[in-house]
Amino acid sequence: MLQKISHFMRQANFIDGDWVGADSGATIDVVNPATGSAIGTVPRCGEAETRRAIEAAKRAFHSWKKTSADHRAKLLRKLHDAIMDNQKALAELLVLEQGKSFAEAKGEVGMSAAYVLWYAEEGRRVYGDLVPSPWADRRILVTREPVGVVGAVTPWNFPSSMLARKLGPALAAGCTAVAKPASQTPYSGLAWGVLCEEVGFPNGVVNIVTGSASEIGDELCTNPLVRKITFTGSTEVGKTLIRKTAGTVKKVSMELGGNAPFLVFDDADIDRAVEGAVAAKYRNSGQTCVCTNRFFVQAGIYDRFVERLAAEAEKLRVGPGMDEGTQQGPLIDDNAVAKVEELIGDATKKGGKVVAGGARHALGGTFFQPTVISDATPDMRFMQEEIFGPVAPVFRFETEEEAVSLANDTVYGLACYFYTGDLGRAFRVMEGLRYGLVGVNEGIITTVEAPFGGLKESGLGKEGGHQGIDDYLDTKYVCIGGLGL
Ligand SMILES: NC(=O)c1ccc[n+]([C@@H]2O[C@H](COP(=O)([O-])OP(=O)(O)OC[C@H]3O[C@@H](n4cnc5c(N)ncnc54)[C@H](O)[C@@H]3O)[C@@H](O)[C@H]2O)c1
Ligand SMILES: O=C[C@H](O)CS(=O)(=O)O
Repeated sequence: MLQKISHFMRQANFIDGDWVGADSGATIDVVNPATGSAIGTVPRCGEAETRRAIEAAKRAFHSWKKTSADHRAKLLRKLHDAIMDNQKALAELLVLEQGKSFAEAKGEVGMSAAYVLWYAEEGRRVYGDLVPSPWADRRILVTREPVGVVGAVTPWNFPSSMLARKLGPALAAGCTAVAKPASQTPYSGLAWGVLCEEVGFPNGVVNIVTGSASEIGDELCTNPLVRKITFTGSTEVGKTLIRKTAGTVKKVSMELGGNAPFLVFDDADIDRAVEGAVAAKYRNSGQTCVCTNRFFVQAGIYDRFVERLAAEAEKLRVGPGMDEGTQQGPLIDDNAVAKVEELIGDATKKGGKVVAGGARHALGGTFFQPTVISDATPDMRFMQEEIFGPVAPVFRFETEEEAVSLANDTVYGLACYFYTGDLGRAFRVMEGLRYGLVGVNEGIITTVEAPFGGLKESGLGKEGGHQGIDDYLDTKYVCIGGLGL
């Protein structure tokens, strides 16, 4: 049945099948980034509530892990259908708390459903092995079993699909979960509690808690009942969580920060490169982990590319996410705007030229003009710092070797893109770039069928693809004797 946004906007936490407040009664305000006005509150839960959620997940795990993969797949397919039936309301809720355009929000909700459907089926293909035994009287089995209770922590920029990428494989594998959404965008996460409850997941299988990130995070990372932490967010916080899980040797999956290079060679199709550049830079107003952070353009095509990119950036429609035709919503908060302004200031001090945008938008608040900066140089902060905003610094290069070296000169290794018409160059560059995701003549490459995840300080593990369920499974070797064979 179609529901309205109010049906999903829960100002409570979902623990063991109940909707509850914080023990203290404390709450956190949730703000609409397009207007700065409060849209509601959520409980400010902490250690005690999180412990109860973990204990509920542990209780539920004992029976959930014994369900068949087919049974779990049936429930996940119902969840997929419920998400798609309510795509409009869920997208409206996402726009309200995160600010992105309605079109992008609908796309994110659709991607969330796609992850659920993908893992509904992947869960039925968790095969083991019957290994040829070296002993005539024994048989060797290798089985794969759900790891147990999973702690999931997600970011504000994709509050629905980042949770889907975790709950989908976790539930399909037979795990149970305690999820903490970002405080800026809690409602899209809590909506998963509404959906799972209505679809019929048993109490305790999915728990959603909001509140003190450090208190909730510490309990998730140190409670021995939690056997895996899956995190999407900044590299800095990811490192903190890895350190805190060491005490109980938990499995960890880390989807962390990025610093994506976008290389354009002289032999590229410039129309295709500009189209890909706009998509890879300005999606979610530049607030995605795979957004281009550094454009490297070969000297022969540099001026034309800069001119074309600037013209396209200036055409982008900036406005509130629900307004017809909006392509660029607000940045998430004032800190994000201040960071963007700092980086632009650093660049212009070092010789960069603002050729499009460069300032706060006339709409005020946290709206910012889509920006292009030419004459970028490696001494600028863009080179090493994730912008996470609608700013496109364009660096010039002469040779292929120089471009690959510049592109790899970062601690990050999540996504990269390059445009060329030369097949040999495509293979040389693809093999030379140290990144987990590579777009060749494409600027948008994320899909549920492919493994998403970074190298180096961009993370550990993969989400999506057939690989994405592996991190929720333990492998068990069984040697069977006494069979009288
Ligand atoms: N690799 C990916 O798939 C991916 C996807 C989206 C975002 N990101 C990255 O996330 C960052 C932006 O998101 P963000 O600002 O929400 O990141 P963040 O690291 O500040 O927060 C992410 C989540 O961690 C929580 N958190 C913060 N401190 C914590 C602590 N001490 N213990 C436990 N939890 C804690 C936050 O409340 C939030 O829920 C960017 O760096 C972006 O590149 C990566
Ligand atoms: O911000 C990071 C997300 O993973 C982006 S995507 O929608 O998965 O490409």
